Amino acid sequence: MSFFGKLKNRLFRSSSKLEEGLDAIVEEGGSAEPDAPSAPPRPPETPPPPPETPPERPDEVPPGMPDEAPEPDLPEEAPVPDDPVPDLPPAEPDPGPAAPPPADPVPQRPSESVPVTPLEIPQNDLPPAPETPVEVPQDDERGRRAPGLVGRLFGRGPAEAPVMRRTLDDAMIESLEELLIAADMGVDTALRVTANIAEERYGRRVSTREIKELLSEEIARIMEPVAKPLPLYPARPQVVLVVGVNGSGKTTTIGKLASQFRAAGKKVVIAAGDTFRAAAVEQLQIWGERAGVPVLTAPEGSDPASLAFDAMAKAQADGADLLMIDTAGRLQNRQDLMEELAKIVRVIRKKDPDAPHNTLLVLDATTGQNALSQVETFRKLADVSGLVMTKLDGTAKGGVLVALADRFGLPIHAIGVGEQIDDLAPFDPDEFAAALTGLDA
Ligand SMILES: Nc1nc2c(ncn2[C@@H]2O[C@H](COP(=O)(O)OP(=O)(O)OP(=O)(O)O)[C@@H](O)[C@H]2O)c(=O)[nH]1
Repeated sequence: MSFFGKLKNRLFRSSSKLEEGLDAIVEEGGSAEPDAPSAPPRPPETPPPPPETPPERPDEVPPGMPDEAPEPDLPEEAPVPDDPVPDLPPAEPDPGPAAPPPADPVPQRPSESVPVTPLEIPQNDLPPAPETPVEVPQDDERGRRAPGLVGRLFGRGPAEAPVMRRTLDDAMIESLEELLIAADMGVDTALRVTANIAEERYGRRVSTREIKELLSEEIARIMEPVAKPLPLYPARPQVVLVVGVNGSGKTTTIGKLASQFRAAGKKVVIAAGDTFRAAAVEQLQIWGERAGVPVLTAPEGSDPASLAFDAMAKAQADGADLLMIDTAGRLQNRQDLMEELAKIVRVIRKKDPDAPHNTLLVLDATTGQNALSQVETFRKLADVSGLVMTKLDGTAKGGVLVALADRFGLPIHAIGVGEQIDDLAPFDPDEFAAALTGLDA
């Protein structure tokens, strides 16, 4: 199955939620019409007013981070300071010559981009081309596949499904806003997207299919600028620091990326930097075996920075193309984590002043709006250069990716839609928008 097929199947919770919501909105105030082009635009009776009172923000970023089970091997938690400690990595890129300029966090010009080969769909996943022409089913006005022969025999032909259309008025705009907010798009993004859809169409009668297409276009437009593959640099090894809260999918993402890089002919080394959790190290070793990539470990409880230094030395000695460093995600003790990440960066810079070349923040889509506060927090802890969003297959909260793109503009390098080694793909805004809105690509 193609990756889009997988994405669409697996994003069903988000898309069906949006799809059903859109159907309901159009049906609620609309009426069935023969399948004809929508009525010509008529001038608005009143200009489209901005919403008088913006809807409440029920799903805005909740305070704090997700509850994480306290880890028994952790020391008593210290209070979390609001301000970073002085010796921490700056939120903004260093002004030094080796550091990336503020406008563009990329330290050097990438020599190539990852997903062209390593993250692309394997060709043998694609269905074989048909030898004889086949009848291609067309989508109906509601974005559903037209029935085949059997469907028509049972009287489910498109002619019998009248197209519902509804006038795009204030009430419909408000319902759309609420639907998008409920789909975790965030209040600001939902209001902007809806306003853009309503612009120039206010007062027109629109079908569900048209609304879906408009929504999909708007979402793709927001996502386009952030859809950037992981850049590759001439540096050897290119150091990729992977950060994120416990359970967000760091280990799995490292394993998937390592496997894809290796398949693309790159020599990869992994460092198991979460030395405080034996289980995390074991998981990474399993992924290393699957990917055929060496995993450097250190005794439980040892200094992650020292492991990172050793891993850097080994990767350099081995002529590795990539060194991927896993890190701990204990946000319960933010101060310790901050210092730990800062120390890792300090020591690897002794070997390469430009390292790390990428700092990937791995986010779990199922946390919904909480992902926004995780980005804010990790940007204070580390110089985050890009995002990977995991678990898009298990959530109705895929809309949060739109909010993230809209608010932070950080590159989204890849998305995870499953636990298998090939369930990671470059982020494609059009595919994502179509899958989210329930359209067929
Ligand atoms: N459904 C689904 N599950 C995923 C995806 N990515 C990771 N997971 C699962 O999420 C769980 C946590 O993933 P890990 O990779 O161990 O997360 P981590 O951030 O390394 O967690 P710690 O080791 O606790 O720091 C595992 O059960 C993974 O199989 C994904 O894209 N889809």
